[in-house]
Amino acid sequence: MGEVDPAFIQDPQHRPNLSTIIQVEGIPIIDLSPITNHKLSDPSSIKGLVKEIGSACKEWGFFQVTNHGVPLSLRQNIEKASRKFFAQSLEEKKKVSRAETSPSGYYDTEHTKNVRDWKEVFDFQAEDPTLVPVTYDEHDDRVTHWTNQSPQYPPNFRDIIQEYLQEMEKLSYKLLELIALSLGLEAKRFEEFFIKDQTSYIRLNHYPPCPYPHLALGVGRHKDPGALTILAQDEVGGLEVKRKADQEWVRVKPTPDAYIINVGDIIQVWSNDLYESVEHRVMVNSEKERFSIPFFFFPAHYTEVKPLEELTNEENPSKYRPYNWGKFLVHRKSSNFKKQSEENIQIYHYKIA
Ligand SMILES: O=C(O)CCC(=O)C(=O)O
Ligand SMILES: [Fe+2]
Repeated sequence: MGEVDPAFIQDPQHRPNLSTIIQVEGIPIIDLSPITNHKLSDPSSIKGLVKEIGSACKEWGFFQVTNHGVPLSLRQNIEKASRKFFAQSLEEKKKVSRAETSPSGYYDTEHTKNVRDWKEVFDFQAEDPTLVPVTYDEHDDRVTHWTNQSPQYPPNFRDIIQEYLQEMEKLSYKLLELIALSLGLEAKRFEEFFIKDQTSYIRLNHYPPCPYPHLALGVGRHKDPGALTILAQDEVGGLEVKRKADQEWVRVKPTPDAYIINVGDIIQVWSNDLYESVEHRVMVNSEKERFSIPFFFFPAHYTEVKPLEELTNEENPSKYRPYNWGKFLVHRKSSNFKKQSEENIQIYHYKIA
């Protein structure tokens, strides 16, 4: 075994503590049957559910959902396709490599907070093409588009992903309705930001076994920048969430066929900090490989993200300056691409002191 590449080594304070893994049941598990069995138009039947969602968003920023309505067969299809794709040679995978001008496709050198992640990914945009700004320069109005790559193998890869994507979108809209109701807003309050030109994407993650699980991470600590993330993790486990109550890292126990949902930075801003986007990271394992599939629900690039008028007033003024989502996204993507000297863009850069 050779020396570990220093690019993967976390600073001592961010290294995982392998001796005290806190695996908790604590992350709320929420049964979505009230909305998968009924129409969401009857708010009285879902009052309890809305309350549960609200408490989970406030106390954890993370929860799991069951009876979510996503057919298990579609999840199994995409999981199988993902395994087949990553089992190919590096040379094959690199035929669909991501490029700086169109960051969909295969990629194995992502950095989070300037440390390389022990993983490989395949990204696929929900809209093809996805409209985005050319640069993050605020004076540059040019718009370009990102397009997806289609690997030759496994067969029907694109169809399998697209079928699954439709289910992720459906579930995202339902969850956003519940979140809106939990904030005392109209159920469809957030829909307008996504219905046209959303910039959402799905990511296939593969975390190979890692001989240095005490030094490296599958994904370094971070917060998700979008509105919502819907994550399918396999039975290996490794996702850790920073518990709001005491700032301890706790492991999210895999629950078969459940999805892990987390509130992203955009909901934090819309809700003017009522709901916070919570830090999380992924530990690697010296024996087992792990697969996961997050879906990142992102609005149209021209969305101006700012605290909602309904949730701000004189006593509770806006805590953020408005920012343009597309510019934020493009800035983020550029910094994932390579190690940089400065920290990448974060919502606290827009915080009103
Ligand atoms: O693989 C996981 O469990 C989570 C991955 C993640 O947090 C991300 O890709 O943003
Ligand atoms: Fe994440």
